[in-house]
Amino acid sequence: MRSVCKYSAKMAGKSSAVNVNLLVQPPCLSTCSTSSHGQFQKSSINGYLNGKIETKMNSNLEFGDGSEIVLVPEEDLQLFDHQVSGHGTAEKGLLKHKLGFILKPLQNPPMGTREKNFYKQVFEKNLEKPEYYNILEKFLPKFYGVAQIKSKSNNWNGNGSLAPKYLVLENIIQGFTKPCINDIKIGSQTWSPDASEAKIKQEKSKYTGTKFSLGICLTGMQYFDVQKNEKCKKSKDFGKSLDSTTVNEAVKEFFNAENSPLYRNLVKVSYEKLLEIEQVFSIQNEFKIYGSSVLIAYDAEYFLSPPKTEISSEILCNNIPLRVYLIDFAHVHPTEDEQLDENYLFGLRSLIRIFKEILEES
Ligand SMILES: O=P(O)(O)O[C@@H]1[C@@H](OP(=O)(O)O)[C@H](OP(=O)(O)O)[C@H](O)[C@H](OP(=O)(O)O)[C@H]1OP(=O)(O)O
Ligand SMILES: Nc1ncnc2c1ncn2[C@@H]1O[C@H](COP(=O)(O)OP(=O)(O)O)[C@@H](O)[C@H]1O
Repeated sequence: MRSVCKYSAKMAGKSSAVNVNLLVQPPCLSTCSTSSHGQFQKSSINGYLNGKIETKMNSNLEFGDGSEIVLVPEEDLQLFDHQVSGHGTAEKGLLKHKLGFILKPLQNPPMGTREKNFYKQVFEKNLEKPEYYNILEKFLPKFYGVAQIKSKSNNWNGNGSLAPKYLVLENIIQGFTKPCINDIKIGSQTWSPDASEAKIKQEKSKYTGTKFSLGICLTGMQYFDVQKNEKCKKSKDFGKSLDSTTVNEAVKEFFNAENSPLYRNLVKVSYEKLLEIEQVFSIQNEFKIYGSSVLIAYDAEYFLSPPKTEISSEILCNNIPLRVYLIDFAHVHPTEDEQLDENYLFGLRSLIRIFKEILEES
């Protein structure tokens, strides 16, 4: 029997207050899963690395329907210190809930509404949905609804609607001890069709070495250099300095290619996951997605406790501590011309080609 943990909170006071009661099973911390009594217990789903690295995230999570608001006490939150790109990377960026959820600030309409609606659409339980939603669901962080922070400083009892809202998402790097993260924005057009001239001009002026020739932008990455045993962070400026002659090396650097031949396993599995994502975009003509990223994350612990024996490709794919996810849906629009999302496909296929080229190097 699947257990569901009830995370509920009530807004104090006023009749206008929203009572919330979201049914979720919290994402597990480290290597645990819930037992049938809802208690955390040690999990048996670790990979082959002596049970040290969590390679899979909990797959049987429940989530709300996205229409409710969870009130989260401020003391349950801390800054999420593995945000490599995006808005407000300092104190206004992503937060991490003590149970493992990520809280991403909901942008003002229309961006925030578009992003929330896209998550709802993908995770909506609707039997009529096309098959490719099954793949999409696998590649998006799970969506648990919207949260507001209950704090002493916000005017909570007076007017809760003024408190900033957050999307509650699955943490893509959950369980990783040395998280390496690469945010790769997909598509030459990174702006919405209704963007202002100024926004278009500004977007066109950034990442010019890769955005137009390849349809990708490396907007930020962090990794552990396993030789030096130190964390390296690359800013947007690094991504902006790249072009088609240097971008492959940047990807290899992220995977510690100079330091260990094992990097090829990470590249291979990433490549296979990207091909799976491509299947969706070579079929779907429902929406067009601008300025969204592929987030590639792995645990550098992998290099420190490598597999002891040669393993099959399938076992490797299922057990390697590597995750490929799609994030950032502030610029998703319904397709009006019934055509494929060629802008997205162009960038995605360039990325796939880069991984293939790296794999084909001797
Ligand atoms: O420059 P801004 O103020 O337009 O900020 C950009 C954001 O635009 P917005 O503020 O939402 O209109 C922009 O957000 P959108 O993707 O347009 O939602 C990006 O965050 C962009 O960063 P990068 O291109 O990924 O490096 C942000 O660009 P950077 O200036 O941080 O490079
Ligand atoms: N679900 C998630 N789990 C872990 N990290 C995330 C998640 N979503 C976003 N991030 C981190 O936050 C960064 C910015 O996220 P993004 O959705 O692109 O925000 P923005 O809309 O501000 O551009 C990403 O580069 C990544 O480092």
